[in-house]
Formats: sequence, C-alpha cells, structure tokens
Amino acid sequence: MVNELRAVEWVGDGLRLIDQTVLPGRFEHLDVRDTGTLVDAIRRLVVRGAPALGVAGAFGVVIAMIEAERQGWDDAERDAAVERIRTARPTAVNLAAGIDRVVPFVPKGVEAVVAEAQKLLDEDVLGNRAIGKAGADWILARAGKRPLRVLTHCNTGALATAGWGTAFGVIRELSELGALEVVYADETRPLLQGSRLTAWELEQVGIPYLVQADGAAASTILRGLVDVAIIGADRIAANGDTANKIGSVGVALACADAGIPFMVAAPWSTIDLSTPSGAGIPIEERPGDEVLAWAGNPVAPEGARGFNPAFDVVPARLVTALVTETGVLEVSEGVTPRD
Ligand SMILES: CSC[C@H]1O[C@H](OP(=O)(O)O)[C@H](O)[C@@H]1O
Repeated sequence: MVNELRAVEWVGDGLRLIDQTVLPGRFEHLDVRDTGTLVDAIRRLVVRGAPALGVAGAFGVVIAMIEAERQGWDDAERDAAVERIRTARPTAVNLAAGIDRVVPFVPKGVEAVVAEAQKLLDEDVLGNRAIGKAGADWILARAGKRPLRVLTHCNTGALATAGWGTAFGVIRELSELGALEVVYADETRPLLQGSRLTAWELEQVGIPYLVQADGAAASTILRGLVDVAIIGADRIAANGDTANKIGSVGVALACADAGIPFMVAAPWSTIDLSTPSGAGIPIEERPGDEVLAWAGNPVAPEGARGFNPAFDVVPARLVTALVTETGVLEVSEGVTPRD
C-alpha cells in the first residue's frame, strides 16, 4: 500500500489529501477545492512533512486560480490567498519553495501550473528513491556489522513526501537489502507522528520496529542499541544547521556522545542557501494545548500552560552526513551549492 501511497494528489479540480490526523485508526481523504480549507489542512497537519507541503503549496496555487475565477477575485485577492497558504506554517522551506516554483507559470493558465506542480511531485518521488539508495550505500559502506538497528524520529515516509519517503526511504532501502534488524521509532510528542504514522507505514511494508518514548531515545543510543540514527528535515541552512521535529537535537547529541552516525535525509528542495545558519530558521510555535494533552485527551491540570516549539535546530557539527538525491554531503563545513 505504501508503494503507491500518495499523501497529496491532484484529482482534476482539487487536491485529495490523506487525512493524517485520523491515522492509524481511520484511512480517510480530505478533498480540497478552496484555499481556506487548504490553509486549515496545513495548520492541522492533515497534510504535513516538508516535501508534501511543497507539493500541496504548488497545487494550492492552482486552487487559488480556480477559486479566483469562481469568486470573481482580482489578481491581488488571488495572490493574497496564495500568501495565506505560503504562511500557514513557517519552518518547512518547501512550502514557500513549492509555491515559488509554480507562480511564474500562472500567466500561462491553470493547466500550465498543474503541469509544473505535477513535475514537482514526480521529481520528489524519484528524488526520494535516490536518497534511499545513496543513504543506504553510505551507511553500509561504513557499518561494521549487518543487520543494522536504526533509530528515527517523527515521520518521513510516503505520508510526509510525494511518495516513498526521505529518512524512511533509506530505512526501506536497507530493509530491501536485508540489512535491517529493527527500527526504533520515537513516538514524537505531542502529535505522535512516530507512534501513529511511522509505525503505520512500517507495518505496511513489514519492517520490524519498536515504538519508544522520545525521552528513551538518548539512553537507547548510549546503551549501544542503535547503529545509526536517520532523520528528515524541514529546512537546512547554508552552513548545514538542520531544523527538524522537536527532539532531533537530543538524538544528535546522543549519537555524537555514542560515536554513531547521525544522518539527515532530505531533498535539495529542503536546503535553503539564503538562510546562512540555523539562527535564521523560523521555528513554528504551536498551541500549548497540544502539549497539555495526550492524543487530544487533556492530561495537565486546569490552568496549566504549554510550551510547544514544533522544531529544533541540529547544529551542523552534529550532522555526520546529509543525504540528498545527488548523494551524501559531509555538512560539518556547510552545504556546497550544487552546480
Ligand atoms: C520528510 S520531511 C518530514 C519532517 O516534517 C515533520 O514535521 P511535521 O510533521 O510537523 O510536518 C518532521 O519534522 C519530519 O522530519
């Protein structure tokens, strides 16, 4: 099922999104034909994950063009709707990049924008396969043993991308090579992308895994139970600093102390050379209530306040390798622009 899983799909007059807020209990789609519904879907993480947000943003421009026609908007009103999509979540650079990629095609009409957005989707799927292969090859070339025990954080699979997955794509490649013993999947509070989405995707592809509390990750690594950690990214600055789901820094620090590789898997569309370092990456602050509950059920006392940064920034010095669709970069010295 995951092989042809499409988190984001254009269905001729709108977007069809897998509703990730109801997985794994229910597999449902949300059909989107107006920008307001798309903005809400992005903010509620119906659609989520940097590359998937890029594709949703690109098709969001088409939705704005069709809605403008339907509502009699002028260009300024249409562009304001696109801007609301662009700013729906600030950290993943892919959302804005996906929009910026297709906007030049707007004067050529809806079909031209659809075609460019579909190209972006197709490129991401192919890119993720390349990331998977390059990442697995790099790991196996350095692994003193097989099969491997891998730790991952949040969800980077087909649900977070146009298909296949980034860090999850490396895991799938290792599994297909018979080189994977087990995946430790951090549950990834507060929205549980790990225990809900990564676990579901691992079930779909038959990869053995253990869900663990985020707070267990460091000791699991320091106890020698993990050979490599592989995570995704939402924005990578020019110096290699990497913004990813909150909790990633703790994993990176433990890997450094344990002397095991910490790999970031991401397409070039997640690299933002215009942002010099992690200090310049906007970190989304989400509602504190998400932290005060478990799976939506309040657990904290009345009057409690939550602190809920959705991402943290792993300093480049802690990133052993960044694998992209063009191969593996050693980023401790920054990201060298591709030619
Ligand atoms: C393949 S990018 C996935 C990336 O996005 C996730 O964030 P969110 O679930 O809030 O969209 C997380 O940072 C993942 O590593």
